[in-house]
Amino acid sequence: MKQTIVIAGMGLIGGSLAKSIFQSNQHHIVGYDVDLKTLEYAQLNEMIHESTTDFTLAVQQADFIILAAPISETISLLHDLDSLPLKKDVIVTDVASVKTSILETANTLTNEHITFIGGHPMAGSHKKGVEAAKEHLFENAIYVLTPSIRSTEGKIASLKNILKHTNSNFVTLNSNEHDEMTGVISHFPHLIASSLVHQAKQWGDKHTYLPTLAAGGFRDITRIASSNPEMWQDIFYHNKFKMSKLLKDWIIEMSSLKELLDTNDKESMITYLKNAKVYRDGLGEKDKGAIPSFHDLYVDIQDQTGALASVVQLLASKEISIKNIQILEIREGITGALRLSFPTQDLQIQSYHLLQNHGHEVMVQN
Ligand SMILES: NC(=O)C1=CN([C@@H]2O[C@H](COP(=O)(O)OP(=O)(O)OC[C@H]3O[C@@H](n4cnc5c(N)ncnc54)[C@H](O)[C@@H]3O)[C@@H](O)[C@H]2O)C=CC1
Ligand SMILES: O=C(O)C(=O)Cc1ccc(O)cc1
Repeated sequence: MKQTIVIAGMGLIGGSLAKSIFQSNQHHIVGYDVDLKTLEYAQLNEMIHESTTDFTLAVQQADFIILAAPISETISLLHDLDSLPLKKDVIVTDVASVKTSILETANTLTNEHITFIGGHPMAGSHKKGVEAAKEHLFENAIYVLTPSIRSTEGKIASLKNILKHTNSNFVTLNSNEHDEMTGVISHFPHLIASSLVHQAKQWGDKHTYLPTLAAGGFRDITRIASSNPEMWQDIFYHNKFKMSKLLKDWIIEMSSLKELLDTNDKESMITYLKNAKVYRDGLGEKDKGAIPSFHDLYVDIQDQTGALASVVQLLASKEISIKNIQILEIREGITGALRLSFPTQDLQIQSYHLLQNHGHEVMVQN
């Protein structure tokens, strides 16, 4: 018999998980949401087998429950679950971007039927809602698992067996290290991106032509400021202590940068920029630590019909599999770049020569 998975919160993340699990045809998926239109959309688009707005009813038949609501709502749902008369054992997971407050709640649950294992798929979008859900959203992404005091190896393996349909790469962390790292590489950059946009907006009052000048660099660094404000407020709130510490350190660093500028300290400024470049360039270098790696190539392309297709076709003709493709920046008539990620260094090198021999400008990361 198929196992039943209840997904509570059928928005961008819940919907994307539903799509990737649904296509495996191995599980029965029940969608739960407070928004009826969301459930209608999910059912109409074959993302779930059943839908309900009754949480108590939904969870009675569940083998797995994936809580994919906003963080504060996820905590309420965990409390609700604890007091429900569950009839069988259930593995409960979540997708929240901050883990400490979730794990603190999960570790206080007393309902013996519940085993909680925290989860965080590290991929997303600036969009929200079920309409933005994508089957392949988590492919090749890191999927962090944060076990609770009740988690066992066996239960973690069962959960991975459900989540394997996302084709993501699992990494296990404790909630504190998760929140510290995501604070640095996801949450805090978001705050800074929004502040840069505010700065530009203020200067835009003086120079009305300023938005037209906003070039690739500004667009790259502020892209994430276009994301869902309610979600990011919730993330900042739940990770506020780590965010506040990062902001304190940042202010100190900005003061020393101001000093470098004001004193015309050329050598120190070059060293500062160089050190940042070396670390940033090395971020593509993988096979270090727990995070699985890919091997990247950058290919210059013109913004013309077929440029992307010709690169992909060339690689496909040699049966070279690409793990990921990202279009970095294209403006009309100007060269843009494709980032191609390969699963092995051999394929990366083979592709490098193939593309170069066919006249493409190719660059290897670092
Ligand atoms: N958006 C992103 O890029 C990522 C988000 N996350 C996490 O995923 C979670 C969901 O985010 P999104 O899917 O982006 O948001 P979303 O706004 O697209 O979807 C949230 C869904 O939850 C529903 N909902 C709200 N309260 C509910 C409740 N009490 N019970 C049931 N459903 C409820 C909403 O109606 C909506 O359909 C958040 O906890 C977020 O931290 C994790 C990784 C990436
Ligand atoms: O900030 C980012 O890196 C994103 O672009 C998408 C994202 C948003 C929230 C998450 O919890 C994980 C990934």
